[in-house]
Amino acid sequence: MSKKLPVAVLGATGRMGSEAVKAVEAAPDLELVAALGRTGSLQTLVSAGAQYVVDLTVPDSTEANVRFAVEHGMHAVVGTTGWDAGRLQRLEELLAEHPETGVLIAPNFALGSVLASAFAAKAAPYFESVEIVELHHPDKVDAPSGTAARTAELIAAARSDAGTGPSPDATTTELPGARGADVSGVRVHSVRLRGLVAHQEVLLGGPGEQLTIRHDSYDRASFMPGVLLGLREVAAHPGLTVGLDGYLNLNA
Ligand SMILES: NC(=O)C1=CN([C@@H]2O[C@H](COP(=O)(O)OP(=O)(O)OC[C@H]3O[C@@H](n4cnc5c(N)ncnc54)[C@H](O)[C@@H]3O)[C@@H](O)[C@H]2O)C=CC1
Ligand SMILES: O=C(O)C1=N[C@H](C(=O)O)C[C@H](O)C1
Repeated sequence: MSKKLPVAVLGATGRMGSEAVKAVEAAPDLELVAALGRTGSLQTLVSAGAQYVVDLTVPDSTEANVRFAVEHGMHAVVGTTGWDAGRLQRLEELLAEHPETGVLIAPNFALGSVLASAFAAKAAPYFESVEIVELHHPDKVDAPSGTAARTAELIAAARSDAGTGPSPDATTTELPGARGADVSGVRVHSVRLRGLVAHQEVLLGGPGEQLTIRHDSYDRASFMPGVLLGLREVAAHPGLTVGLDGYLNLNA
């Protein structure tokens, strides 16, 4: 059997990180060499011989974590949110100095979610109106979700390419926030509710009809096949990949 891939998990005591630790430990081709919580030193990654890093931490720390990994020649699979255009630009510049290193920024590791976002982008040019409702557990620190932001961007790009106009909206009087956040021209509404894990609906409306594309993660186990796929693929994709769809052949 070929050598196991040496993997470190950052955010290892968190909701996602603890699942990822179990998934890596259970994978026959991966070896967990480090599992760091908030207080662990990143130097541990070097001394442990990690060549692959999974980042499941917080928006405030993810950029520094990934920068450390890339500067030390480690591939990174990143599920943490907060990767805005400025951060992605800085990461691309860093990766240009490390052309053999791969980084996957995956707003959502669940295969069903990746497919739902792709289906929504495919459908979006055919409908007058489109809005997104994302629903999550109330311990989530960011809104809107990274998945919703990414879905909105894919939808906006598809509508722009097709020459579709903006969604109609006659609102002139609004309590701030009532119409949600504007992400690239797409309205995104965030619900935080005890009992939920991670859910999203894309609502597409045309004269006399509605198409709803909904995805539900009921358990964080739903994200683990994507984390493992990311680890197995990231070295074969040097540079920056945004979205697990970059490793899937969705147009076949
Ligand atoms: N891409 C995907 O499929 C998914 C992404 N997420 C994202 O992953 C991130 C983590 O989510 P949860 O696990 O629910 O949050 P969480 O709050 O349960 O876990 C975050 C963990 O990171 C730790 N931490 C904070 N700073 C750190 C640092 N500098 N180094 C190492 N660890 C540090 C915290 O102590 C905490 O244990 C969020 O941004 C969330 O949106 C969550 C679920 C799925
Ligand atoms: O915080 C979460 O839980 C999740 N975060 C990611 C996001 O913001 O899209 C992925 C998933 O929705 C769960």
